[in-house]
Amino acid sequence: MRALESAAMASGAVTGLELMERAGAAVAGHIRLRWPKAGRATVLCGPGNNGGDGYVVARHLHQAGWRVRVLGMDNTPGPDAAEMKRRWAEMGEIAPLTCGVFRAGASCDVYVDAIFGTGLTRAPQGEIAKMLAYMGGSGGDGHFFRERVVAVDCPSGLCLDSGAFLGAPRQPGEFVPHARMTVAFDSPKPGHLLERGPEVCGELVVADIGLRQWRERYENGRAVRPARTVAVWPAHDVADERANRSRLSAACLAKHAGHKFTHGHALIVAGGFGHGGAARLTARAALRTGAGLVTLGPPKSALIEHAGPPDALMRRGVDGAEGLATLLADSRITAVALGPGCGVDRAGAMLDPLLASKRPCVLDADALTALAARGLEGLHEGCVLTPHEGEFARLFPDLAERLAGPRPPRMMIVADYGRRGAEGTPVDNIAAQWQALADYHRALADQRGPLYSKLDAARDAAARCGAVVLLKGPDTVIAAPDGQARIHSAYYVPWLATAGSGDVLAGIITGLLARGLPPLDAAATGAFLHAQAARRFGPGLIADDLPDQLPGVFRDLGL
Ligand SMILES: NC(=O)C1=CN([C@@H]2O[C@H](COP(=O)(O)OP(=O)(O)OC[C@H]3O[C@@H](n4cnc5c(N)ncnc54)[C@H](OP(=O)(O)O)[C@@H]3O)[C@@H](O)[C@H]2O)[C@@H](O)CC1
Ligand SMILES: [K+]
Repeated sequence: MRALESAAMASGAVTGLELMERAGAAVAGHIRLRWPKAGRATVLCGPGNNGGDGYVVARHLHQAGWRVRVLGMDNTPGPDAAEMKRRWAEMGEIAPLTCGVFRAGASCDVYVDAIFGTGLTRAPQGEIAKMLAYMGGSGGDGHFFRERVVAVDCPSGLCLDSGAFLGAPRQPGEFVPHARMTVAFDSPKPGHLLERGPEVCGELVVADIGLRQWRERYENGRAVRPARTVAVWPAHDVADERANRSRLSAACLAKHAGHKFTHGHALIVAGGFGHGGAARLTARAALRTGAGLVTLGPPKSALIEHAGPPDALMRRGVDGAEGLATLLADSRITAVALGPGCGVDRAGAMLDPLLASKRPCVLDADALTALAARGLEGLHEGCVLTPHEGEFARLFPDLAERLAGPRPPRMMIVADYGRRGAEGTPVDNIAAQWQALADYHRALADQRGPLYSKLDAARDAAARCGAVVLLKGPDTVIAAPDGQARIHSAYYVPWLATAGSGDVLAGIITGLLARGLPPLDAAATGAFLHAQAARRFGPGLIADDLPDQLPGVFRDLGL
């Protein structure tokens, strides 16, 4: 974002002051759209340019007839924010930005949070921290504020690189501000989509402040993009159905010509008798994704389990590593899924022949558990690993640890009144426990931004193992070994979290790989199609419903 702003300003086409005016005007405009009747607003302005936007919002609301109260800081902001502050000061007062002053004010229709935006460097402290916690519900009024807070760029304290709050535990529970609406500028940032971002931002509005032509220049030239923001654009891509449509139509157009082998042959390795359901879901999804042929490969002894529909599915017994190696000698098999319902031992035995074949493949579920035990050797650029959080922690324990941040100590207070004070008694234990708790809180308070993010973790994992890593969750991150990454947010499709949903995702990606999509595109487009299928079905979804939604999803995309 900073690089875009600098490029725009260096071109002479726009000044920082104009960008700030557009940003503040956009926020005020969105407030007036949702609260058409002029009411009462409190605007909280921080020390930097986010605060500068706040002074612009105050001015615009005042001019529209709102009764506006501004709380600001007694500091010398940068020139643009200083000018906006001066312009506001000609219209109204600026009260000190403290929790006491904030609480003393009359209740308002809207509270504009313009304290910190992208420039947050450390955990909020003192009065500001108290005020943010109060807005987050520490005073018992959390719901009141959730309905009324409008955040400028983000709720203050949110790290826009990671979606975590600086100074708060990474899991929900602490009092952090939640907005009803967040107005971001130009593009969503990773922190709007990751971790707590979607939960605390409320409705996310991305306002156009006239930077598009500079963004587009960056989109096609990876080399000139600053490394830490690379993910933003592909993330935006994935959120953008048009981008997916063009990618998919390229793949699907091939359907107009050729025979079934032109569209690839996917092999889904299945597990022993009684465990075939997961692999059948995977196979069905690969078929619906348009792979020309799909073969399900259980051990011969379990073939009978798969006698039912779909009839389009081929079955072939695959016994052990040799069985797989023999089958993969057929070069017409263009992609393989290993893991769903496979059993850890069987998946472990299959890993070597599969990786040696260099076939594009999806490694999921039991294959990931086997991989964690075996080691990452032999993975290649055609592999897509699809771990959930727990599997990721088994594969990359150090990255998962870093992502989790400071962990609260386990507290176990032992009351032993009889021996209290004697050496080595639980009294020492209590003191040590309190010390551990104090250390934990200090570690949180000392946090510096940007925090290590899910995006960083997926990228580091992909670079380390040399394969595409799709780290599942409501915020799915897909990263390739060369650093390209995409974010797919399915926060608004909570019913996707259901048994077997991951098996279907593995099948969709395998189908796309079989059809020849590069692994990163197959994984990212797969995540998108998976969520679209769930969105189309709605609540009440079970994994079996997902593959049958795919034709409708393709139709909706105009394919
Ligand atoms: N650039 C543009 O063209 C446009 C930018 N726009 C807007 O600018 C925003 C970014 O502005 P920004 O870079 O000034 O950062 P911002 O979020 O206001 O905060 C930084 C200030 O807070 C301070 N600070 C940090 N942490 C702190 C803490 N814990 N406790 C206390 N202080 C702390 C930090 O000081 P320092 O770290 O140097 O001590 C610095 O003074 C962006 O989100 C968008 O709203 C729009 O107008 C569109 C055009
Ligand atoms: K803010």
